[in-house]
Amino acid sequence: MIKVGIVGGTGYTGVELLRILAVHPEATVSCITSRSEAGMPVADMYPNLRGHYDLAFSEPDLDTLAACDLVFFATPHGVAMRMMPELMAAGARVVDLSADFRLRDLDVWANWYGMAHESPEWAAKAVYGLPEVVREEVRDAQLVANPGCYPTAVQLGFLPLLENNLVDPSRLIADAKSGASGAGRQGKIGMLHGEVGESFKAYGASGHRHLPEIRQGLSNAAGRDVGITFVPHLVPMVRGIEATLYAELTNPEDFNQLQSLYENRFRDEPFVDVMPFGSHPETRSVRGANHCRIALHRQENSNVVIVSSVIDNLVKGAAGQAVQNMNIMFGLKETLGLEAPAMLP
Ligand SMILES: NC(=O)C1=CN([C@@H]2O[C@H](COP(=O)(O)OP(=O)(O)OC[C@H]3O[C@@H](n4cnc5c(N)ncnc54)[C@H](OP(=O)(O)O)[C@@H]3O)[C@@H](O)[C@H]2O)C=CC1
Ligand SMILES: CC(=O)N[C@@H](CCC(=O)OP(=O)(O)O)C(=O)O
Repeated sequence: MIKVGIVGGTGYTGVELLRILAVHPEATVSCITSRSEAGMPVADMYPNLRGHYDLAFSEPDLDTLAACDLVFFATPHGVAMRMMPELMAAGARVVDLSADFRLRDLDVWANWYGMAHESPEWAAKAVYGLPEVVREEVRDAQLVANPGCYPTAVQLGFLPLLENNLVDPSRLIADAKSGASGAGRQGKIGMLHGEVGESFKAYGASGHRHLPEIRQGLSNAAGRDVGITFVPHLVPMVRGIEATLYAELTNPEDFNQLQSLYENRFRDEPFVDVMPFGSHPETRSVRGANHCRIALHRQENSNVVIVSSVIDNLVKGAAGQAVQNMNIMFGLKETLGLEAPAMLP
């Protein structure tokens, strides 16, 4: 049994980790932290977990966390990087759901996150854990930076085009929409039902912190710098991300092989489903599941490939992908605890 610790257990990604791990056959949660709810039984706060956990939230304690086989950080940016040097020195293995270790260039990181990085040594050693790209590196990693939600949907959708050098890499577009759970559980006026319901807006159009993360991943895939316009939107639903992606084919004849290219690229990927050409994947088809569904489109007389990519931001975009990474790190079957299909409706 893998002994798991979770730092930041009262947030949406923390409780999603608890939900997934409650039925994981090879992992048991031995410690879950919250400073504001220390002493409160987990099942009192989250009745969906009654009967699954006897644990109570506790204050974060380095020795207790270091005694775990794996620690998930489900904390806001800036928390994991401060605890990492000591935790790593104690030999712990970590999957960090925050953005602390996602970017290679720490000046870029400091610009977007508004603070200096406090653990450059571990930022250099962390593996950016998108399993569909770096599965082998994740296996031996001590520290995995779990990808962001939008970056997961966007990278999986674009990967085959860029890896095969089929599109103009300087003019990519990602038009992405997220449900409100993407903003976490802290009270913010902009996230009240009265503000989000019956409304739909773009935000961060002049720059969003996921832009450098997406650019980094896609540039690695293309083998050169890419140019991308990324605009996120907030939609009146709780879970889910849909990313509509646009790229111009260098050779229009390549259209004929795109569907089989995508199918072959993801054939052995348990969590990426390439739907028939012209399908419109729905966020509800991945709700609660660790899947990314992708479909390709072409409009008449156009060289533009349109890719629609959907994930659940809390699962493949966060806690599910984190458990997928844990499975890989511990040599378990990658799908363990993650087999459940989506909830419909
Ligand atoms: N929501 C989403 O869809 C996604 C979120 N993420 C990332 O995952 C991380 C967690 O997100 P989410 O669950 O939404 O966040 P929430 O804001 O909902 O929860 C944050 C958790 O962290 C704890 N926490 C806050 N500050 C500290 C601190 N200084 N030390 C220790 N614990 C702290 C909080 O508990 P307490 O204050 O009581 O200690 C709480 O349990 C974030 O970095 C987020 O960007 C990644 C992908 C998707
Ligand atoms: C709807 C909403 O607000 N979404 C969040 C992104 C989700 C998130 O938490 O970002 P990470 O994946 O980097 O952790 C945002 O735009 O900041």
